[in-house]
Amino acid sequence: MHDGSGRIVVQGLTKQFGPVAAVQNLSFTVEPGSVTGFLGPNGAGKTTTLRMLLGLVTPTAGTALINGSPFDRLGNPGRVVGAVLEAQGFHPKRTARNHLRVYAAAIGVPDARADQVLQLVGLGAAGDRKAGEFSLGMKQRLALATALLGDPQILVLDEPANGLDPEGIAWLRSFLQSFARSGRTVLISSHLLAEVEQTVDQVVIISRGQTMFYGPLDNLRAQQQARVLVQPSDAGALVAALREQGVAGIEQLPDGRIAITGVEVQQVADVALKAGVSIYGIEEERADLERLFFQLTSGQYAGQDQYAAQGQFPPGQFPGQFPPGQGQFPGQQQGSGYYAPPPGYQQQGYQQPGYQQQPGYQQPGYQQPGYQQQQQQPNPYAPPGTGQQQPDNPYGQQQGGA
Ligand SMILES: Nc1ncnc2c1ncn2[C@@H]1O[C@H](COP(=O)(O)OP(=O)(O)OP(=O)(O)O)[C@@H](O)[C@H]1O
Repeated sequence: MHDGSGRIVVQGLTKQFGPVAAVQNLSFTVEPGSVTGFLGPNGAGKTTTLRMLLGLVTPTAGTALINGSPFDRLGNPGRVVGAVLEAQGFHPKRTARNHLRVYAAAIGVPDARADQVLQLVGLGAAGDRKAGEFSLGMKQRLALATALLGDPQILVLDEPANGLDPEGIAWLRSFLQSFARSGRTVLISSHLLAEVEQTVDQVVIISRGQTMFYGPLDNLRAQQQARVLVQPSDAGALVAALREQGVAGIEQLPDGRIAITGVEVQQVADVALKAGVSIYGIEEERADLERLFFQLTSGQYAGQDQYAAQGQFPPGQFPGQFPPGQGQFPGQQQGSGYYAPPPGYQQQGYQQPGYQQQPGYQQPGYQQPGYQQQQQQPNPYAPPGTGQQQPDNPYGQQQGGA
């Protein structure tokens, strides 16, 4: 049986598929009352981890526990954890309501629950429509409705925003936050930080099956180091003068400017003035969260040697559990009180090749093919006359807003 805590505890989780190390020594805890984002680029090992959590894949090593138990020892798991790994697999000819009734019977909940969960996910008016006619976003909602049938304490959703239009994403955000605020647990995966940034409280960022950061999103935000970008008349002289003052973290940019971290604009200007160096331009630049996320995960497709050479984290250095409430990077000294950016963050600069081209970064999930089509049709699940979808939300008051 389980302890009813609503906690997910992953400890030393590892999965090897032949030569592929899909997940390597992953450890994190998801607490009730929060939404945790499980983030990483394609192929990072997110789905494999969730599949191990849900008893669909056997770990090579380590444990993944829900309420203190492996999934297969939860008793009636549908009543404890609602999960969506893929918004597929609906019988195309079956109506949404009948689909839900089949699953309701399987986990022992009354038929009437089907209509309740349809309302919850904003599909109240689409219960008689066949699932095969649903758009991608509607399928996501139907999959979520299925996960909610057992009124679970924990939700585990793999890429739930995939296929949702902006309104749908805003609704999902509100729904998941309300669900969590009611004391329940939410774990959602995404390959785009921007897509879930406003939804999650805590993040687990993985790359190549390894933890790169684990902790509150606010702690990750606090890692965003500002740099001063300066265009001097004599770069060499300014760099020498800065070094004399003990300033480290100096980088020459390809455009001729110098980037300096850990200093104020005024400090750089004063040093330049003293050294007799003219300044043609100076500004403070703050790295955004998405760039930091990209920095953390950009080793994904590098070869092993190159990866290590870039000062990223070689396998096995992740120290395991972090103290509650503290976000840390693997390899970081605990208790130092100083949360440094990961090795390589400053040195690699902001000019990562491929950064601009990162697929989907600028318009995460908003250009799904199904979205355009759906816009041309009347909204099948809006209350009459409003044109707006207002599903019931029993978990809180935050409806439909963003
Ligand atoms: N059944 C399997 N057999 C062999 N390799 C697998 C299997 N499942 C996953 N992998 C490999 O494990 C690695 C992690 O895959 P996984 O699907 O867990 O990543 P992901 O982070 O969910 O990616 P995406 O965002 O693209 O869904 C990949 O290299 C993948 O090819």
